[in-house]
Amino acid sequence: MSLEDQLGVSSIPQRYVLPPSQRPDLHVPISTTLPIIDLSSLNHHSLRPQTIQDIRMACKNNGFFQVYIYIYIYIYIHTYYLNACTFFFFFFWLPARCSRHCLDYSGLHSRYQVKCAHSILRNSTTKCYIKKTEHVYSTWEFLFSFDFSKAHVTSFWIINHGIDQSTINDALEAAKEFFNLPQEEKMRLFSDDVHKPVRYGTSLNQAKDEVYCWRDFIKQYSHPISDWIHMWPSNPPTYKEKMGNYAKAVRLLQMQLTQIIFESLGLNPNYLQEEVNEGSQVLAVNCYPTCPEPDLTLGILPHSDFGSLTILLQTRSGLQIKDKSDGNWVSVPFVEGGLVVQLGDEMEVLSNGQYKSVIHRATVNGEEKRFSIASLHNFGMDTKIVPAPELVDEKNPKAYKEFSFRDFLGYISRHDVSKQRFIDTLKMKPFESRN
Ligand SMILES: O=C(O)CCC(=O)C(=O)O
Ligand SMILES: [Fe+2]
Repeated sequence: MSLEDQLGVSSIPQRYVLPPSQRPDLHVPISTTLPIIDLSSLNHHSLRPQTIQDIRMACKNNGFFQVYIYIYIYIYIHTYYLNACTFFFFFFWLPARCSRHCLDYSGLHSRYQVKCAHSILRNSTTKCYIKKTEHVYSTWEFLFSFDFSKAHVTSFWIINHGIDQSTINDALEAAKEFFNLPQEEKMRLFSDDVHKPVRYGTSLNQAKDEVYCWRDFIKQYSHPISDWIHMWPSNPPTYKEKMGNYAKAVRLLQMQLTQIIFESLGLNPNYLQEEVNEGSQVLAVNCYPTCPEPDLTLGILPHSDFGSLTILLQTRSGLQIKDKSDGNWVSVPFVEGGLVVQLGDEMEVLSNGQYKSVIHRATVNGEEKRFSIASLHNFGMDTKIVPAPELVDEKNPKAYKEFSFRDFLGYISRHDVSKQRFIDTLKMKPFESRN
């Protein structure tokens, strides 16, 4: 059975109705403190340490951040032409204008612009990073209409950074086409065996869930891609190519992010290099159909992802995360072109609890189908993950038992993960860690 069977119903079947204590609040506040990390600044010698520090704070506080595709505008300015007008523009006018256009990120954004302004004033040749969101276009338009002759802009060019928008669009299109197929076609890939490398299903774990989630999904192993791609859907005919291109691109991004996160922990960026290279990747392609009673059910129940990192692409808002400071849910704002990065259980264990995996859930809505593609990255199937010895000492004793991806699969095939998270079974009691 899948959610397609429920299309057109005016109330949700009892099987999907959550007990009142687990029902979502669809009006929780939108997070205004979600860090935005500019990955392009990693390549900038003077900005790199600050970016690593920003990632460290993001991981410590939330286990969660968003990365954006940036447009770089390189502006050449002859410093001797900098005058009061340019100073006013970079320090006051631009930050103020950005704040007005981007309410959720106002603080970050103006700080960010000020940082740009600083480096422009310091160097005669510099980069100005502009976020590619709706408000940026207006900022950008402004940059064009600004009389640069006063600042002697001699040249600029634009480069897209990160995963190409067309790769992202293609992957989402392939997902939509797959879920639009006749039910019999999709059911060929149906399985409730969590060990199957490619499987179509509904809810979280159909065989175990007492209450079903309002979600259909296809999960597919994706790395090394040549080992698995022949098992992916052959229909729609372009699925393998489009989803495959996205899988490869997102994996490269994950490798870069993993290195940065290790560095932010004070570890060598190449820590566990072999395990990272040989690690597995699972794409969870999710479809949340429109729901007549979204306040009674959830697309995915609260959980943390098992792996090291998850990179999430989504077509509209719906993701909520639990704020660790007060235990309240907050809604993750949707930004076109943005990718959400979440830390998983493996990273919590590896960091010996310095970083925590993020608890999240997906809500559904009555207006429009929502799609998401979660790229879940794990170390190898049988690689035993332990807290990094460098992060264990007298003051911070080993806090987790070792485990592997295979151990996790064994756990979810036997347990309802909404009742107890796998990571909670790994936490060591103080006397255990002394042994
Ligand atoms: O669709 C979402 O927003 C979340 C998906 C998710 O958490 C998952 O696939 O593990
Ligand atoms: Fe998840």
